[in-house]
Amino acid sequence: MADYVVGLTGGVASGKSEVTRRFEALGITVADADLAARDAVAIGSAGLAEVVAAFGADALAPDGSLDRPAMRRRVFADDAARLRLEAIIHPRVRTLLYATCAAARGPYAIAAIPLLAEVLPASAAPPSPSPAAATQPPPAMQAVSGAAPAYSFGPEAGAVADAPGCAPHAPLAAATGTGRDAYPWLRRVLVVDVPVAVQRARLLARDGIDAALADRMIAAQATRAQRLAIADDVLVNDGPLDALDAHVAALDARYRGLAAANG
Ligand SMILES: CC(C)(COP(=O)(O)OP(=O)(O)OC[C@H]1O[C@@H](n2cnc3c(N)ncnc32)[C@H](O)[C@@H]1O)[C@@H](O)C(=O)NCCC(=O)NCCS
Ligand SMILES: Nc1ncnc2c1ncn2[C@@H]1O[C@H](COP(=O)(O)OP(=O)(O)OP(=O)(O)O)[C@@H](O)[C@H]1O
Repeated sequence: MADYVVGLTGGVASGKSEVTRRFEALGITVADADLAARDAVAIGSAGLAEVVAAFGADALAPDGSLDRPAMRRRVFADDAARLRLEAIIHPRVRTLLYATCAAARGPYAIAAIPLLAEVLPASAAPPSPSPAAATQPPPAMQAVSGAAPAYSFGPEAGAVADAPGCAPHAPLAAATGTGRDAYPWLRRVLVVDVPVAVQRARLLARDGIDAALADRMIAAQATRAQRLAIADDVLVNDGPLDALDAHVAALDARYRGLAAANG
């Protein structure tokens, strides 16, 4: 196991992939939940068979793969369908992410998890043995530069090591519950943060979907405030893309130091 794993989250189209690509370029292993979610329903998988059992054969494209655009339209128009799909995919994603981080070499690893701040309604949530997220301390942000920093860092290494909810070697079996609770092995959370209007514009431009679907996707996710509430570090990604390299380099240096001190 990479001894130090940072969870990275952010709203849809906030720029998580742009950020993780830059960490990867610095030699850091990134376990990506969106990719794991694809693996979980690959052709021939038990996950895809469960999806067909739950949603019918018209969930499939002509080549037998999951019809992703159709499923996107379907689950973001129907909360019950979305929860049903998540119930099939999320446990598999957690297992795949843990395996990737367990195999990672390097000073630390990143697990990119879009829904890390999402907490299911109690009626839909599996039982959770750990109140970790509820007892997380507030993030106590500390700006590192300027009046409007592009990123801010949380507490220093000593304070981080013993923070409630940081249990890097907790058994995978303990990983139930939802949201941050489901990932007790994350040592720290980095939030990629942008205003909703920026998110929406990027989502429309990248995916070519209609505005109503974009709005439903954003509405189905945690709010910006809910994400910031679980953040140890925040990278504000509302500037130009070429500003990201320096921000990621600063965070990478920070995480290498924290991993060396706390690994
Ligand atoms: C609905 C699906 C088939 C659409 O696939 P598509 O290729 O169009 O989108 P992709 O998987 O690349 O997701 C794009 C983004 O949508 C958002 N998103 C995806 N699923 C969800 C969800 N259940 N709730 C809220 N937002 C979501 C995330 O920000 C994600 O990064 C797919 O997103 C899916 O299987 N979702 C359920 C699994 C899931 O929750 N994945 C998110 C990470 S575990
Ligand atoms: N700082 C930026 N300036 C301009 N465009 C950006 C910036 N950051 C990201 N983008 C663009 O916005 C779009 C969304 O970014 P990206 O795909 O990285 O988001 P994401 O959070 O990974 O999305 P998803 O939630 O769908 O997985 C992409 O087209 C990306 O190139």
